[in-house]
Amino acid sequence: MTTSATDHQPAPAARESALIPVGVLGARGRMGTEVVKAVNDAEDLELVAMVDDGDWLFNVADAGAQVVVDFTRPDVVMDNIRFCIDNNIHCVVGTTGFDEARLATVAEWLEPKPEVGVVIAPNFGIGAILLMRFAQEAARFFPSVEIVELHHPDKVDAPSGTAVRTARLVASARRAAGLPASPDATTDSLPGARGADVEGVPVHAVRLTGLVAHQEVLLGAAGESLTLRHDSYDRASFMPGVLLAVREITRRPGLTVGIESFLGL
Ligand SMILES: NC(=O)C1=CN([C@@H]2O[C@H](COP(=O)(O)OP(=O)(O)OC[C@H]3O[C@@H](n4cnc5c(N)ncnc54)[C@H](OP(=O)(O)O)[C@@H]3O)[C@@H](O)[C@H]2O)C=CC1
Ligand SMILES: O=C(O)C1=N[C@H](C(=O)O)C[C@H](O)C1
Repeated sequence: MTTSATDHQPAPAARESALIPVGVLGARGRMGTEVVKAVNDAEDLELVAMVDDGDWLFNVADAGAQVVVDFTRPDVVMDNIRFCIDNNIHCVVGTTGFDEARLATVAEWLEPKPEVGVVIAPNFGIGAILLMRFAQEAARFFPSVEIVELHHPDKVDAPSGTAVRTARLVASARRAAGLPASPDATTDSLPGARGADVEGVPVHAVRLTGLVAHQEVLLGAAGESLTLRHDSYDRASFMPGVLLAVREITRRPGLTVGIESFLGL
């Protein structure tokens, strides 16, 4: 096909050098503030809109955002994603609170928009992603497994999205290996003492001043245990993953869960 001057297509060189216009939702929050800094520092990205609670969501569309990064709250994130999809804006979502039903809803919204990409990742930290992968690998070798997640006390959801995803991945690996339930003789306990049950994996949530985001997966077998631990000491730890997702999502239409595939995992 030939092109003419009236096609309004940028020349290939211009297209390659164009900055990706990015909007940030939750821009005044703990993660949003860090994302704003990271986008401003990235040479190939341009921050075009910052939206927080009470701001006009249409700002991101009016500003021409090609990608929106959402670090808001589980109770508002679905409306934000719907808005972005309707306005043909790709979404990088770090906000937690996604179960299978929510993921299915987002996939349904994307059906009439085959060019739009949404990535929903419970954790953008490379170490945390590797921990999930290692836990999944180790799961079939150990009869017992429990997860402990530890976070700052301002976190509104428990257990963390990362812990829930880790538990599901571990549970799936155990099922595939034909493992029975972890042994547990408890018949008498205070409510909550054995943690939340996520597909048979106990998940314990600690909230402690001074912490940021931490997780341990404890695996036990006769006479030995394996402890996998990851620590995010600073929210800067999430930024390489967030920036990778912003760059990748422009060429990854549809719904992606987790950034493992962007990392070649
Ligand atoms: N995937 C990952 O790697 C990570 C995910 N997270 C997740 O990200 C989310 C945010 O965490 P964090 O930054 O610590 O939380 P914060 O509470 O610090 O930030 C959320 C921000 O979003 C604002 N907000 C609320 N409603 C809206 C709305 N409708 N539109 C735009 N902004 C809104 C909040 O305002 P107000 O305070 O007034 O409500 C607040 O400023 C959580 O779900 C958390 O679990 C966190 C770290 C890493
Ligand atoms: O709220 C947080 O801080 C975090 N939330 C995410 C989660 O719930 O897994 C990711 C990380 O643990 C930090």
